[in-house]
Amino acid sequence: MTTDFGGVQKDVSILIERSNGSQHQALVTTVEQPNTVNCEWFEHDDIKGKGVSLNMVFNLNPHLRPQNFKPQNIKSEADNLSRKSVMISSGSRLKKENKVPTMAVRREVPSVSSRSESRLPTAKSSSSSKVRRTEVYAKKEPTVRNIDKIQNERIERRENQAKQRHVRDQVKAKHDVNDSQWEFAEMIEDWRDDNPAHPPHHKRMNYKINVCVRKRPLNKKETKNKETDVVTRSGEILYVHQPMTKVDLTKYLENLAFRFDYVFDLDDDNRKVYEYTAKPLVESIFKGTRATCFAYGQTGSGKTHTMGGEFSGKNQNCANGIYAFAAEDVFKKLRQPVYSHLQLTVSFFEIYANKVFDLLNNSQRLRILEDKQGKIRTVGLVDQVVNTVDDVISVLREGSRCRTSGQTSANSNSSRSHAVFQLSLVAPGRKTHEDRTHGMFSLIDLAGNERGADTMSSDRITRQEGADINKSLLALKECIRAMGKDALHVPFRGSTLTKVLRDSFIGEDSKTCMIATLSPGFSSCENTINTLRYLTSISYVQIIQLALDMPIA
Ligand SMILES: Nc1ncnc2c1ncn2[C@@H]1O[C@H](COP(=O)(O)OP(=O)(O)OP(=O)(O)O)[C@@H](O)[C@H]1O
Repeated sequence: MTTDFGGVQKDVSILIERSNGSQHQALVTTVEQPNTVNCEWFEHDDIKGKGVSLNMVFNLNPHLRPQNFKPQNIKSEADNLSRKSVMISSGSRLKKENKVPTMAVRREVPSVSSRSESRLPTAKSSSSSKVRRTEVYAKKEPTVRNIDKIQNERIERRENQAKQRHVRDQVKAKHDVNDSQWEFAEMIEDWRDDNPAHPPHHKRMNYKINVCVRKRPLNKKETKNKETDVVTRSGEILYVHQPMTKVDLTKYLENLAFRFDYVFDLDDDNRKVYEYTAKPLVESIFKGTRATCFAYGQTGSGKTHTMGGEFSGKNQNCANGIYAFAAEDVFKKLRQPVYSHLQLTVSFFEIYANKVFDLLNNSQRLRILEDKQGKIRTVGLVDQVVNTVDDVISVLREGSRCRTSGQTSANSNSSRSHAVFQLSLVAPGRKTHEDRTHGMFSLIDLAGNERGADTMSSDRITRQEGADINKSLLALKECIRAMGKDALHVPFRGSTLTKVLRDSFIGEDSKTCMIATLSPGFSSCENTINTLRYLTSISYVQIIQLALDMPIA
C-alpha cells in the first residue's frame, strides 16, 4: 500500500525538529516510501541534510497533512532518525542520508543553537545548488582538504605499490633475480629487447695494439646470489648497464658503450680467443720482433683461465690456454726448413711486490740489472729448451704450482702476482743471449686489478699487494701508450714489470694485444667500468656515453 504524503513533496519548505530539540525550516529534497522525507538546510556555510519521518513532518506542519491523517506520538521517532542525520558530502546531494560517501568528509552535525543560524535553501537556490556546493567545498577548512588529499595520495600509493609488487613477482618468476636488483633486471631486459644484438665482423686484426674483451659467465657465487648480468655485447660494442638511483630514489640505467677490436661471446672458448688475439703475433716473432699479450681484468674475471687453461675445480688444464696454443703454433712454424736454425726456449717467472721469482727454479729470487746501454738483464733466469708441446705443458704445470696466490673478495685462489711466460726463438751458437734471441713472445697474466675494497683492506699485506699491483698497472699503461718509440721515450723504469718487458715496448715493429676479462655480475659493475676505462686510455678504444633510450649505433 502506498503512503499518502499529503502536501509534502520535493522543494516544499517544512519545519523540522533536531535531536537537541531545536526547530527550523528545511527544504524537502526527496520523499521515500513508505514514510521518510529527506530534507536539506544551510548551516554555518555548509549544506546539511537529514531524513525525518512523515509522522513528524505532519505533526510539525499540520497544513501539509492529508485529510485522513491520525496524529501519533513522534518523540521516539525523532530521536531515532536524528541519530542517522549526517552532513551532506562535499558538493553532492545525499541520496540516503544514513550513508556516508567517504571517511574523509564525515563529520558530526554540529548542534544548532537557534533557528536564525540555519538558512533555508529556496527552490531557486536549489536549482543552482551545484554551483553553490562547489563554492561551499572550496570554503572547506584547509585541514579537511589536506586530510582528503592525504587520503587520496595514500590510496594512489597503495595501488602503485600493489602494481609494483605484481610486476616484481612476475619479473622474479621470469628471471629468478635478486630481490634488490629486479627493477634493474627488468630495465636491462627491456633495453635488450629494444636493441637486438648485431653479430661480430669476424675480422682478425693485425694492428700494433689490439684490444679485445671477454666476459665470463656468472660464476657459482653470483648465480647463488641471483645476480643480474649487466654486460651486453653487440658486434664490437660492449654495453655496461650501470644501475643508478636518483635523489628521489627513482632507479634508472646509465648505458655505457665501448667499442673494441673484438668482443667475445659467452660461448667463445680459449681457442677462439687465442685466434683473434695472440695468434697473429706468433707470425711477427719469426720476423725477429718482440710481441706481448696481456690478460688484464678484475680479480676472478678469468685471466688465468684464458692464459693458462681452463679450470676444473682447482686443477688447471694447461693444454688449452693461450700459452700452450701459442707454443703449438710456434712449433708448427719451426718445422719449416727456413727456420731450421732456430730453437724454442721458454722461461716462466712471476713479479710479486716488485720482486722477480723464477717459477721454473723453485721460486728462486732473481735480480734485475740495467747495463750501461740501459738494457735490462734478469740475472739467473732459467731458459729451458723445449721440443714439443708436451714439454711446454709440463713446464707450465711446474710453474703454475709455484705461483703466489691469495684470497680476495672475488676469488678464493687469486693470483697476487704478474706471471710472465716467454717463448724465445733462439739461434744456438751465437755468443751473447742478445745475439742468440731472434724473436720473443711474452705472454703475461697480470695480477687482478685491485678494487678499492681490497686496497683498503685492513690486512697490511693485502693492502701492500694491492698498492704494488696498481702502481705497476699504471706504469704499464704509460709504456703501452708510448709503444713503438725509442728507449728514451718509454717510461719503463716505473715498475719492475715494465722494466723486464722494456724491449717489448721499444721499436717500431713491436706489437701487443690486450685481452680484458670481465665479471658480468651486478656486484662487479664498478670494476667492470674501471677495467674498460683503463683500456680506453691505452688504445683507440672508443667510449660512447649513451643517452638513456638511445638505440645502438
Ligand atoms: N670464460 C670462462 N668460462 C668459464 N669459467 C671461467 C671463465 N673465466 C673464468 N672462469 C672461472 O672463474 C674462476 C676465476 O678465474 P681465474 O682464476 O682465471 O680469474 P683471474 O682473473 O685469474 O683471477 P685472479 O686475478 O684473482 O687470479 C675460475 O674458477 C675459472 O674457472
